[in-house]
Amino acid sequence: MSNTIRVAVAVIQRRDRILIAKRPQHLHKGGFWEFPGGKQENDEPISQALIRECFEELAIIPVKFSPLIQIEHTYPEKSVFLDVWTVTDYMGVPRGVEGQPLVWCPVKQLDEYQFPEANLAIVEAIRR
Ligand SMILES: Nc1nc2c([nH]c(=O)n2[C@H]2C[C@H](O)[C@@H](COP(=O)(O)OP(=O)(O)OP(=O)(O)O)O2)c(=O)[nH]1
Ligand SMILES: [Mg+2]
Repeated sequence: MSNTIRVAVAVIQRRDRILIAKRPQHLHKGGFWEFPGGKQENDEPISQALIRECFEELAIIPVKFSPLIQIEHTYPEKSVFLDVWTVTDYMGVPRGVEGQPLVWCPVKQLDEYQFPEANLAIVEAIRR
């Protein structure tokens, strides 16, 4: 699909908790919780997109990360290809640079938050 958006997504893990963020209301899927991340830029390696988005949104720099899962999903408005990475080490202290609320959510409690549809498979992958 030509107009599929490629997105780098960070599942940032500390012990049994995952860092989730609330998407700003004005964006696609605004108000839903998400794993931090964003669109890959032209000619940008996906790992670079992951690092850049973590820095832009959380002011941290991932240093240890590995691929978790890739998901293609079509919403009524657009199609996305989520390239999801587990981040197990990073420099800095995460903060919501864009004012977005952050929660360190225990893996067991991820169901209590409302995520975009495509994220169901991510939550399953985290639990495997
Ligand atoms: N970051 C993120 N995006 C997700 C998740 N699940 C999901 O369906 N998406 C979708 C929503 C958006 O359509 C797209 C990500 O785009 P984005 O709005 O975060 O991109 P960006 O950070 O580059 O934002 P911008 O520069 O365009 O404002 O992927 C998720 O867990 N995290
Ligand atoms: Mg984003």
